[in-house]
Amino acid sequence: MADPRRRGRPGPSSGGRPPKPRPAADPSRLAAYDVMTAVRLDGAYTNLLLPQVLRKYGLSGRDAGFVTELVSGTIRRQGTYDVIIGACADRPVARIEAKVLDALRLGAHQLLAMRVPSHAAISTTVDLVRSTVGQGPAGFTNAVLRRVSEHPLDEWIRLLGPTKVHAFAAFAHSHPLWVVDTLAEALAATKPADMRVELDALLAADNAAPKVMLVARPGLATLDELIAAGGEPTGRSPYAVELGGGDPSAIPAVAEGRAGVQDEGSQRVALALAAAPLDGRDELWLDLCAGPGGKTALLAAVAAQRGALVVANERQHHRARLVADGTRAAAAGLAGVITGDGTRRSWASGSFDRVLVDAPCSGLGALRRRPEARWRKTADEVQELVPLQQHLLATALDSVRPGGVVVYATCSPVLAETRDVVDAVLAGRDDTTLERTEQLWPHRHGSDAMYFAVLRRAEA
Ligand SMILES: C[S@@+](CC[C@H](N)C(=O)[O-])C[C@H]1O[C@@H](n2cnc3c(N)ncnc32)[C@H](O)[C@@H]1O
Repeated sequence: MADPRRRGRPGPSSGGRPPKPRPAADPSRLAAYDVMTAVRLDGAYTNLLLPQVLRKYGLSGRDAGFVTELVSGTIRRQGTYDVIIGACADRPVARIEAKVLDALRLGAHQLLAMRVPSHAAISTTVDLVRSTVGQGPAGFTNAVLRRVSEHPLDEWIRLLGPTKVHAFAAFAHSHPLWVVDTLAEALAATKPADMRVELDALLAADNAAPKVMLVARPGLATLDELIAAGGEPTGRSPYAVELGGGDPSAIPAVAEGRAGVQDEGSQRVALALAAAPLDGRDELWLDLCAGPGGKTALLAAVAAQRGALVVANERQHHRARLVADGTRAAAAGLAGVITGDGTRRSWASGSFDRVLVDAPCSGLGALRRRPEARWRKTADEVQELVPLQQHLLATALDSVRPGGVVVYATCSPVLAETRDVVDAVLAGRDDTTLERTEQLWPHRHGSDAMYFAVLRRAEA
């Protein structure tokens, strides 16, 4: 197929013959548009839907890469684009038909953030709207995108940016204002040298597609094996490599479950549990919220090397099945997978030597992975999870033996579900000490913004 970036308007029709019918929109834009529609109407997840849509349109290689960037980038940055589109249209964005707005956002992303020549970005979007919505909206689209193309992105941001710091950051980096406020509060707690610079860097990191990270599960795969398959060691985790490109599942170690795709932050959480010093028995570990099982697989590989075993618990059946499947290569370190509510122990108090609580959370530390997530979450949802997080941590502490270690983790830096959960649970018990906490950040550590706290139950 022709490179979609180069596709422009068809040439003028020849002689006195009637004009040729305009070609339908090109498959790349149609594929991106399909994903946008399903994300808006059906609550679809971009990452899950994209592979299906790419298959439907027969797109692969560079075309698939183009569509992935077009749709993911557009959804991430739609907050910024809507303000610009509103400034270029003859009506407020809220009064633009949703189907047309989707196409305008796709056009704006090509004009302002991808290297698509303006004429191609505009004409292909106009074709898209003509073929999917109609002639009138196509004219409107043409007029709006011509105005959008008058300035580069940084100039639009300067022209339209509000004066208040967080409102400006929300517009410039396309995040809801409440998310900016919440992330800024968490960042401020780490006392950055220059808050404004750090906030900018954090929000910008949320808009960059994350690199694919692999883990070489110890005893099952080696770093060298993954380096030979094209991985670059990151130097931050002993088991991590970064994959420049290609399909990770085509790497034999990944296909066999001896290695896996896993963010470095997640690797560090699992390794923090395994690395905490322990006096006495060290035989049985618990992963209380295990699905889909990435950390269980790493823990089971480490446990097997030490003659210990991991029990994985997960409330949802289908996610418990994913744990069982994802740990097949590390079975020597796995005692079993339980499907159960982690707040209702089915084991005796003090059964385990180490316990991981990778709690269900807002996921605000992993926004770069899920393009639509920032637009779907609400501040209320964050608060609603707090009682469950506290309950799970309390169960974990009851499940660990005196002297044993609990790691409480979230893929969120939000204080309400990190520091405040730990503080609240510690305030209610006199048998636990907090040994250390760590907050990772995409702009500082290149990982998701994982938080973890290492707690120890006092010796009896
Ligand atoms: C952040 S995810 C865990 C990710 C996992 N540790 C990994 O690395 O692949 C949280 C998990 O907790 C599960 N969960 C939610 N409520 C739970 C509960 N009450 N008991 C046990 N698991 C629960 C969710 O279904 C979800 O799979």
